[in-house]
Amino acid sequence: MLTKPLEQTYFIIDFDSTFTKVEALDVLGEISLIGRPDRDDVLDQIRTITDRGMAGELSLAQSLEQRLRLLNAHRDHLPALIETLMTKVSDSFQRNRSFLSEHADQIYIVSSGFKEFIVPIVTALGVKEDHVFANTFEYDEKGNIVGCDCENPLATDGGKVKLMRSLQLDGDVYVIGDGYTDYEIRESGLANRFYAFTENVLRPSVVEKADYVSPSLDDFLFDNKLSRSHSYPKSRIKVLLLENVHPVAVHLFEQEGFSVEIRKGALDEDELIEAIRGVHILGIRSKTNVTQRVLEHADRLITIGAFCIGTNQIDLTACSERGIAVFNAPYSNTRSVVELAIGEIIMLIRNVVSKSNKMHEGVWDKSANNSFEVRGKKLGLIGYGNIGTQLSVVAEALGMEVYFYDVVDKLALGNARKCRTLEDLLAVSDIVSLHTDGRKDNKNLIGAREFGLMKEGVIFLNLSRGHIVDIPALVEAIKSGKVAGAGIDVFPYEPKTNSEEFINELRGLPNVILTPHIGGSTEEAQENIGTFVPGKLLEYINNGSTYGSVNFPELQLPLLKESHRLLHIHRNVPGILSQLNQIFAKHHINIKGQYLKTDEHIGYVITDIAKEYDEDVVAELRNVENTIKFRLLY
Ligand SMILES: NC(=O)c1ccc[n+]([C@@H]2O[C@H](COP(=O)([O-])OP(=O)(O)OC[C@H]3O[C@@H](n4cnc5c(N)ncnc54)[C@H](O)[C@@H]3O)[C@@H](O)[C@H]2O)c1
Ligand SMILES: O=C(O)CC[C@@H](O)C(=O)O
Repeated sequence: MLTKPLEQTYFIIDFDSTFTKVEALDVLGEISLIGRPDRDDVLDQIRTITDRGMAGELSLAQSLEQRLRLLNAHRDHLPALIETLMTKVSDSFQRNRSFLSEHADQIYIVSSGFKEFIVPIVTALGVKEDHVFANTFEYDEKGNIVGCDCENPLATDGGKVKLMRSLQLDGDVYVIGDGYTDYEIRESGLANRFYAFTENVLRPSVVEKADYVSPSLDDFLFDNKLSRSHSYPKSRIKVLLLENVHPVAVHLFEQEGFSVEIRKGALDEDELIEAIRGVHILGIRSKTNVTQRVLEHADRLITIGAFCIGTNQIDLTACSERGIAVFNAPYSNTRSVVELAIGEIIMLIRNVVSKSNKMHEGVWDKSANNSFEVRGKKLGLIGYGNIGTQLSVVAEALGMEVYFYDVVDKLALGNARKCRTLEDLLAVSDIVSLHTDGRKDNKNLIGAREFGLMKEGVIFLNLSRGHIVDIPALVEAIKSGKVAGAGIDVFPYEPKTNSEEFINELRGLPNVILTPHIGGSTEEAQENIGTFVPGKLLEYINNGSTYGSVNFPELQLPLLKESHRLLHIHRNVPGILSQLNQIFAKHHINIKGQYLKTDEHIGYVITDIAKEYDEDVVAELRNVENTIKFRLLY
């Protein structure tokens, strides 16, 4: 928080690696040394000198003089330098250009860089030209850069301190920069606070001296309650990704500026309770159970991404009650499951697994006994959703007759035939493949009775969820010969990590393909999921859209433009919308757009309002009875 009124507070901002992402003289070297065979070596030398200067190991005069000599630059290189620097303005400065222009009277750029390139960049973002204090180049008669104006205090050691002394600013002075010379202003007593700016570079020796660390300008503005583009600094949004989620997801969150923690395996309940504190976004796959107890400790959780299809591992009702929106990837891995199912059906009906195992033992068993084509065989699909329907189409293309049973009345694709009951399907199928969702009611959907109703020598596949099949009953059916071959990818208990042993009664049985829940584990599917789920989570975090959520009323919202967006999640009881609108009316707030969607349990109201608003409104909205969660987007 500011300690003096805003008009009496001055912001002293460094240029290189703070206002811009780069050191300008390094970039100038990349331009001026083009064509030189030793370019990379010289650039390395320049960077080393820059770093040593920044860390306080070299005097400024030494650092400037050594770098300018190595640069071999010319006046004609400057337009290209400015053009490049224009694209290298730090992201958080770009985002908060309105802060720079609105408070131009209080903002000063103090740099030991050069005005020739600093002025065009910073004035383009609203800083006043006469508030830029920096060096100027000296040229020879041919326009070569040969040095700098030595009379300028900023070309000398302790130059920033001398310059600040001459400015005689009357008020509080906050310095934002990444280098030791920025800290020196604070050390000299000419600044009240030094903020080490670490968005582009983190120098431990500087951070150690800082009063505060600002990972971005958003953080600085947030901490001082100043006008800003984001309601909450992105670097403070914590993402926890479990179960080896694809690296593309990590990259997408990091690119957004979030702090990401990754863990390879799943966590058990107690471990997750420990890890979930302070986390805003949780990413899991099928093996992490997000229970009511876990959610009770999730003090900051806004949203959960299931980087898979199934969401049965998440207590969705408890999530809704806490205003936590859950998203999954309903389509990204469906094709991979279908391809594995088709492959397994062919392998099993040809008895390939047993034959292959024997070959490894040296047994040559060439015979056609119990080997069949899939063409003309009856494939029975239990569950005709995204996977069931795709499998239906591909299986028909191989000449199979497809039958399906679903609890919901589904349209048959191609020539597939709908069965009225599960029993009808079991009686007719040569191959039974399970593709229902993992709802609790489906526990042991297939047990001894159902195996009893299947044809002798049936092929059985489960690539859906482990608890849907009674494993002892399946073992018995395999041993008795009722099931001639089985492909099982999912199990009631699955190891949490690759180092845990897989223990199951199905091990060692003949003509059984066991796979470690990899139906959806292809490079393509995982990359698709790794892109799709963060897309949904970011839309929700940044824009409030819930389209595709599995537990929230779905709303696809327009982009936020020139407004603030208020997101109000409440228990679905009568009268909430009217209470919210009464608060807006009381404070004369101009509503630019409003959206409401409810489901059985919760209501979700989005209100876009004009940027100027009375802060009391937020407190009043939060206090409306039955409010579950409230967020404000800038
Ligand atoms: N092995 C893997 O790696 C892997 C990969 C992706 C999906 N899955 C699992 O595959 C299953 C199917 O996925 P999907 O995307 O097709 O799901 P989906 O939700 O699109 O389809 C499931 C279908 O099952 C039906 N259903 C539910 N209970 C039923 C019952 N008792 N009897 C008959 N029909 C029933 C539903 O009405 C729905 O049509 C899910 O359990 C999913 O978690 C596994
Ligand atoms: O990758 C996983 O852990 C689960 C894959 C699959 O079962 C799903 O639900 O999409």
